[in-house]
Amino acid sequence: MPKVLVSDSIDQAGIDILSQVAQVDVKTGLPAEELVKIISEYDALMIRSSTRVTQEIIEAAVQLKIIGRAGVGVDNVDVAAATRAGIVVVNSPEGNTIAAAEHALAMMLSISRHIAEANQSTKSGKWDRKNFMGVEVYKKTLGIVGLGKIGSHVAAAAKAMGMKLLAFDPYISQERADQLSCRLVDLELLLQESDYITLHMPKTKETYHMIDAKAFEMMKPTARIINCARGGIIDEAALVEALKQNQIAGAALDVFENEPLEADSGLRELGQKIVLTPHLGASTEEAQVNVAVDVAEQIRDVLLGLPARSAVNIPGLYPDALEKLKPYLQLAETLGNLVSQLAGGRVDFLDVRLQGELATNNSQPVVVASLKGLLSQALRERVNYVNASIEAKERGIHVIETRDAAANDYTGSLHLEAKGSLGTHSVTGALLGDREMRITNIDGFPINVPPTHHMLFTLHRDMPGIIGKIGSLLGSFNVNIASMQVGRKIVRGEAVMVLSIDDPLPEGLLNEIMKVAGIRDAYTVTL
Ligand SMILES: NC(=O)c1ccc[n+]([C@@H]2O[C@H](COP(=O)([O-])OP(=O)(O)OC[C@H]3O[C@@H](n4cnc5c(N)ncnc54)[C@H](O)[C@@H]3O)[C@@H](O)[C@H]2O)c1
Ligand SMILES: O=C(O)[C@H](O)COP(=O)(O)O
Repeated sequence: MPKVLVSDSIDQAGIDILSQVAQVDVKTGLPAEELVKIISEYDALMIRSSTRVTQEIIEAAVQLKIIGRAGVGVDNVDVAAATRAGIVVVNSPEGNTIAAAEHALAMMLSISRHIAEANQSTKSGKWDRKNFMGVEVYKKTLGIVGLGKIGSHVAAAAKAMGMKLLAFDPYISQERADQLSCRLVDLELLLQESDYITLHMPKTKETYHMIDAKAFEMMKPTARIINCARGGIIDEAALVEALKQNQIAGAALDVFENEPLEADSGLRELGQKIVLTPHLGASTEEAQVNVAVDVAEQIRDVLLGLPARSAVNIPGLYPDALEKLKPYLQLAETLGNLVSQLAGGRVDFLDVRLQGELATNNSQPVVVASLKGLLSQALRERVNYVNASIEAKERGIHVIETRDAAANDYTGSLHLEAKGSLGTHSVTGALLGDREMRITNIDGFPINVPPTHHMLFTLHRDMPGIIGKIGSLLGSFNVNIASMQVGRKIVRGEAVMVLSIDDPLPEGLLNEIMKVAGIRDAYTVTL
């Protein structure tokens, strides 16, 4: 019988499902050293957000086939290491949506009416009606940052409470915002006009510290901010200052940059101006049953040799088909991710061209993988092989699929062209041998480079000296170049330069590159 380790507290409904097919050991609160020692015995691991599944644990997990996250965020799992080890990672993208949205609404009302402090005061024997004067949310403006699943539910409920709605989400269509009665605006306007600001986007390199001292300066002194998304989106030190200086009126936080929140955090010292809860967004009976059942069913299926329906890293295909397509799926995800970073904003059309052997086989999953890659900048772990097409449709992305079976230089290749709010970009890729990925064209310029973690692309005039200038500029910022290639169509015309660099580009360097004479555009991407 297979063995499943449940290392965080999971609803019994999930344990019951697993017990039908496996021996289930529930061991919560294990120190990391202990987990590393015992994980080799297990075929499956079921967790929430408390267990950190590191590369060390994955390397020790020699039998592990699946990691099930009973919830949405897999930021506590080294998904790349799991993928390399062939371990399926599944989650429950929607099981706790309502719980998290209702928690945000509860936090908004709580900070408006001082529920938490008034409760504490009354329970301590007082009858203080003077110190807890509140404000109404009716007719106030709510700014929603991130209009996805949770943001949309918050919008519908807030509308019913008579609030005016603003939204900022660079990846959402006007059509979707209109459906939700939200006025789509830029972040600055949202910060300036909102009485309440609620955050519902993932933590990404774009959203990390998105709400910082500058953002607080733009807000009304009566503004209140709610974060039930992820710690790190708000700069906590800046928030403490903004509340101390009465730059804004209040905050309600469920998530923190470091969890558990440090005992001496300044956030604990702000009295009535702040409401804090210990990451309780998903903690409802209903959500915990939903996520436990959703994930336990997937673990059961994978242990029985069936596909998982919400795999974060591997599509829901039967093993034989999967084995053949896997390298192309990785290629498609990488190209999708790359073209979305080149596009740099909302994408309205994605043209997927399948060439060579990809055009003849059942390559629908390759289209889905391209969409998964495209949406991964916006949705992170929320997007998977099951929901990528639906998410794309909901976001108003029109997908055009074309097939050309005629062979070119490669057995199979994939071309993606993204048309969006900031222009059109295209990438082509192929496999060298059976597995090695190559980017073979960028924006119409032929190249031949493997995708790497950090890359820099420039579009420039093909003229003497320009490559040297870029090289020296990177050197002066201590950026190490691993490889470099130039592609051009005609001599002394336009050209692209593709550099693989060892580290992310330091802040400000992209601006310096743009200033070099002859450079028309420059992009930095992380794959
Ligand atoms: N507190 C909790 O216990 C709890 C529970 C569930 C989910 N969450 C968190 O809530 C957040 C939202 O979850 P969801 O299920 O609604 O996700 P979702 O993927 O459905 O929606 C996220 C939205 O954020 C948008 N977005 C991405 N980058 C953005 C940016 N730079 N600026 C503005 N918007 C951006 C996306 O386009 C998308 O519409 C996630 O961070 C998730 O981890 C927290
Ligand atoms: O990502 C999630 O699903 C939420 O943050 C909930 O986390 P939890 O399962 O640890 O409550």
